Amino acid sequence: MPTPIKQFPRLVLALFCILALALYLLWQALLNAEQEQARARLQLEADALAHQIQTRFEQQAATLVRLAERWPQHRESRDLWTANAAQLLRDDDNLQAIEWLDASFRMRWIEPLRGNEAAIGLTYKPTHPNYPFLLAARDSGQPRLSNSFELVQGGLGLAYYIPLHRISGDVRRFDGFLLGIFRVEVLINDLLSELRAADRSLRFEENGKALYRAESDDQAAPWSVSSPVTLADNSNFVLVMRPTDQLLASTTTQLPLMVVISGALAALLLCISLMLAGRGAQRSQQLARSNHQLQAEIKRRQETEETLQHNQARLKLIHDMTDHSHDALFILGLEPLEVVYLNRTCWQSLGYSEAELREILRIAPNDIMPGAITWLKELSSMIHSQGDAIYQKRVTRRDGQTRPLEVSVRHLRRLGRDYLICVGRDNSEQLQLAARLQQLSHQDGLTGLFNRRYFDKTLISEWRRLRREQTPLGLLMLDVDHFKHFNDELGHQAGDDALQQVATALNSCLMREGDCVCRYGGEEFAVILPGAGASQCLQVAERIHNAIAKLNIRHPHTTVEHGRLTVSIGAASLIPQPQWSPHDLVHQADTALYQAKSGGRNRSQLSKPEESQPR
Ligand SMILES: Nc1nc2c(ncn2[C@@H]2O[C@H](COP(=O)(O)OP(=O)(O)OP(=O)(O)O)[C@@H](O)[C@H]2O)c(=O)[nH]1
Repeated sequence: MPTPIKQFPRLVLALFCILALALYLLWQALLNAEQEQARARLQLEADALAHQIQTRFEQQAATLVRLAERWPQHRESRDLWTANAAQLLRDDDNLQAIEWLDASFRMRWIEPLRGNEAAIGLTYKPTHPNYPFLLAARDSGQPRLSNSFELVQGGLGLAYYIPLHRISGDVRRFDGFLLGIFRVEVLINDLLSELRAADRSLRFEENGKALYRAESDDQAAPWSVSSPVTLADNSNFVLVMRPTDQLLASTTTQLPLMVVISGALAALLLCISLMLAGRGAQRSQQLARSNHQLQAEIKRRQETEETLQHNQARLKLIHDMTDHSHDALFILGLEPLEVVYLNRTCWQSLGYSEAELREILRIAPNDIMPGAITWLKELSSMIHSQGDAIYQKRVTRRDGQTRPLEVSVRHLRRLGRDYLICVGRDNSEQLQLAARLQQLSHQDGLTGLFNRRYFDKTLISEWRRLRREQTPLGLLMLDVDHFKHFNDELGHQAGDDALQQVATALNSCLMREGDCVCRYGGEEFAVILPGAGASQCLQVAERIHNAIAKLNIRHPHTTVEHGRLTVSIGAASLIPQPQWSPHDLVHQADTALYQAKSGGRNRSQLSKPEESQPR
């Protein structure tokens, strides 16, 4: 929805239109007032002129009436009447003729006769247009003026009928009419001669028909005024006046135009002022809005700054906490590879300052972590797997010591860049513990030799390895002779001690790397000899017999030879074949051991050739 300020130009435009309309109406009202004033003035003039026409006609009619009043004398002396009539005709140009009608309405006398001869003897019939006027004049005894009619001589005429009476004794006799014929044009010209003016158009009408026109070509006004004219009781005449431009110009003023122009200028100034005020208001509103936005922006920035400070404080706290962490935390940015962050533990644990460590990592990372360059390439590929990984690495301290480092790596993508979050931990203790556990899980508790589980695993792995190399795998199965009697006679603890001494002796007999002695179970031992053929197996067995003999452990049982503890050994050697298994080797050595026992004990027995075949 538009604001009132935005609608302001439309409101001002609407106001201007209203003012323009009001000015137009005012202008029209003023023009109408002027026109009414001009009309009233013209009406006054028309009324005055009509009155003057009537007065002038009455004056002329009065001369005829006075002539008619002398009818008794004139009736007797026609010459005198003729002379008086002629005099009257000379005085009044508008009189065409003076006539006498007798009581029977017959034309009896005309002055001047010349030109009017045709009228002598004319009798007015009831059908004559002027007949009603004759009757009216006769019956009323008052003069009457006829309507206009065509004169024999041409033009229009008016007949003024004055009834004539004569007193004869006591009798008043009607002797007809003194008839004055007026030429309309001359009569009206004469009547209007003093009043004609260039600035008026005149028309003298009889029953709507123009008898006389004095009209100017300059007739701008569409209106006219009329005033009735009554001549000798004939009220069929009307004087019509129409103003000319000149008259209108004289009666109208520039006031309406001036008022309109002044008003228009005032309205224009008012609207311009309002528009300027509106603009000002709009600008101040915009300014207020801008200020408001600015305030909001300032507030937002303050909030952002506070958040930033808060985040910085948190970041510093996190920084401090990570610096005090036992774990080394470092963040790598990829493409290009760069160290984004190192916590204090990283460089302190290695004996460097942060700048020194960064410089070494930049130019020779392998000096810190062997194989670091290859490892970093491997890490870079982690962005495709998107997975986490844990690596076991070693790092070299400034003093040259190397320490194990377990590095947990997580890939993150932020702001269009890949990062690796790496947490490193010196896990030497765990490694040692694991190694110890591993060792314990493979060690026999009594003798410290490898146990049966280790034997099984090692025999299988060596079997597979030597099968690939097609190299013989030798095995000695060894059992203490008459050990039951030993225990029975000397006690179980003495038996344990003897077993420990035997184990030590067995270990001392192994010369080659990869050879290992395991406690197979109870008083039985197994010696794995990778790469040893039959003769080599027997050599080792011989060394074992000698070593056991050197122990010189007294055996209490009477049937034992020399009264010393001895062992029997079964030896076997095979080049591993796909169709054989490690159990075949164990079985052969075991069988040979059984044979050694059967053969009298304290001896070695090599697996016989037929026993070298797989089962
Ligand atoms: N003290 C002790 N004795 C053990 C241990 N393991 C097995 N023995 C004993 O070893 C003896 C083995 O006896 P036998 O299997 O009958 O065999 P032998 O008496 O050695 O006779 P030959 O093997 O035929 O010579 C048993 O009496 C077991 O109790 C051990 O860890 N300590």
